[in-house]
Amino acid sequence: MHIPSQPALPKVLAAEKLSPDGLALLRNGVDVHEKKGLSHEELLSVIPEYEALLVRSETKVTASLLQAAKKLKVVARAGVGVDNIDVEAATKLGIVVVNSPSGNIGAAAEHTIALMMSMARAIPEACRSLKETKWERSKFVGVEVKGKTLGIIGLGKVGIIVARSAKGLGMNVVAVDPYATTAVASAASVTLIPSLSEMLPQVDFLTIHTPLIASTKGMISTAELSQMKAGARILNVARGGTIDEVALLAALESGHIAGAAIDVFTSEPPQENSSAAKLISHPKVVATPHLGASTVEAQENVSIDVCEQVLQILQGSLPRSAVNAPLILPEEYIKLQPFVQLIEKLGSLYTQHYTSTSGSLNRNTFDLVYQGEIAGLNNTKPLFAALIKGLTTPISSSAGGNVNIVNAELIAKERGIVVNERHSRDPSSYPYSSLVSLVARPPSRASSRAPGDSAKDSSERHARPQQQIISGTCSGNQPLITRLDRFETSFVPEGTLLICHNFDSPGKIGVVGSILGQRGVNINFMGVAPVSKKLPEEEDGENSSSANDAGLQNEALMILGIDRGVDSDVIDALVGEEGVLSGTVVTL
Ligand SMILES: NC(=O)c1ccc[n+]([C@@H]2O[C@H](COP(=O)([O-])OP(=O)(O)OC[C@H]3O[C@@H](n4cnc5c(N)ncnc54)[C@H](O)[C@@H]3O)[C@@H](O)[C@H]2O)c1
Ligand SMILES: O=C(O)[C@H](O)COP(=O)(O)O
Repeated sequence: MHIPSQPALPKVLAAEKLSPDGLALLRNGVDVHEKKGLSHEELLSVIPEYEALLVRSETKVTASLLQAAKKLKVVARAGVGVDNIDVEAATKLGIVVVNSPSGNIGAAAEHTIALMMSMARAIPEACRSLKETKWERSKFVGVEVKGKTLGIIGLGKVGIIVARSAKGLGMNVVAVDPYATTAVASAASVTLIPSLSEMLPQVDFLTIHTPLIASTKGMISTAELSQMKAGARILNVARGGTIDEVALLAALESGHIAGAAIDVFTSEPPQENSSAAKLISHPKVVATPHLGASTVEAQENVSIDVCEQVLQILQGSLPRSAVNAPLILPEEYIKLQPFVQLIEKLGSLYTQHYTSTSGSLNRNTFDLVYQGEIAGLNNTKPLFAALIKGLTTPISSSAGGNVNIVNAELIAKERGIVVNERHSRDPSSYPYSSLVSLVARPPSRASSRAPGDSAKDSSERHARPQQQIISGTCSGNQPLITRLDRFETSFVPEGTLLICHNFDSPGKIGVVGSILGQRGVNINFMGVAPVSKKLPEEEDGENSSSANDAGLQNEALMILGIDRGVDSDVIDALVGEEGVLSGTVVTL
């Protein structure tokens, strides 16, 4: 007995330690491989087989790793910071990067408070001394935090929790964050200070909660440390590199800064003799090995958060926290989904019907016109991406297959495709509630002429460019093409279609049917499309041709669903018949 083989499950590589709660979700339908501690070379060799990569902060997801990945759809960061991922390279390759923006913020804030208290009361040193069987009570006299001023740089998700906790400990809290609002700050009883140089002299404790970006790299260095009160203390549970480690070492040595509590370093794990290693071994420093997010609860949160998103992406939906994709709400996406399919078909039909197999589009400037209800949509990014995917897939094995909401704009730019999206609320979509039209603009006369090619004859100069337009709608969730070129039609864009342009005279159907029959091609369905009474772009004038034009009245399209692709000799045979003007085969 022949047992049909099961389709292979998508493979996910968990390259770091992730809580099993999320991985269990994935195991339902995905082949999960847990391989921790792989070297970069080992990662390079295994990555081509994976559709998703799960990491924390240790794995360096470089451009070369992403390029080596042949099937990768998503890199999921089980945490907040994505500075270990080359997001730009991922975007270019159409790989979605997701993270868990708030799964570990409580843990990071609690760790900050724990470090602050440990530093204030010298708890790690006292503990070590005691374990060495010493009883050194007078050596470990600490300071209280109550009544002291805490300065926060970065009043974001972690910063605000730290602020509230510090208020609970009786501290005065001030903060610098150029993007925070006074409403958010005052709700947490925090005073926003306009600049760092105004805040630094006021604080007894300083804590950093910004990402590591150009404006925050080395933002606390010698000059800033010297503006702080003598005896102030400093914390970093955000990112190594926001504090200049060499400058901090010097300030600790001089005694100007009384102590530091550091969870994150410029090199992790710190290289021998590096500034990070020197800080860690300094007696005035309380240090932890990037443990801010290391609680059972936070690890469960981030693991579940990103694993759910990986599943969503592998199932073709949009994730909730994509770092490099425009945000779109799930309910909005459900509404858009049929139109995403329709517009991809419009693009693919356009390229196959109008463009030769030259590998490029004959026209590259398009109007994408939304009419009726669909015109009310604000976020049409997925529709734009679907169009670029549809237009490019038939002419490029590499580009089209990878086009998605993440890289569509980039790919359009690279291929010189310009799309003007137009929303029209007029009732001209009637009888459809929503109508989408793809109109290719003819090249401008100047640009269509080759350099030095000035001697066009007058008939060519006055020839009107051919109308290139395809319209469609969704009936329920089913895409439907309602217009192709000058012809009014109604067919489902699916399977292999033969599109014949002919004079609308008796006998044409029989002729086409018998030529296909002779070659063993079965016809699944057939429809005749007459010339339309009104064309959506007529008002533009320039590229319009109307049904009133003499000679067009008796032309029609014949659209046949066939059970296989046909060679060019079949098209030649059809066009050789009287009254058949042209034929194209498209696969949708
Ligand atoms: N140690 C850990 O394990 C751990 C855990 C979680 C988060 N983190 C890190 O903590 C940091 C904060 O995380 P978050 O979730 O609160 O991020 P967030 O994006 O919510 O907040 C960052 C804040 O920094 C502010 N900011 C940006 N540039 C600034 C500047 N030049 N000066 C002042 N403020 C500036 C932003 O306006 C924002 O409010 C990140 O670097 C994150 O990676 C570390
Ligand atoms: O950015 C983060 O989420 C934290 O730095 C935590 O990193 P981790 O997941 O490697 O602990």
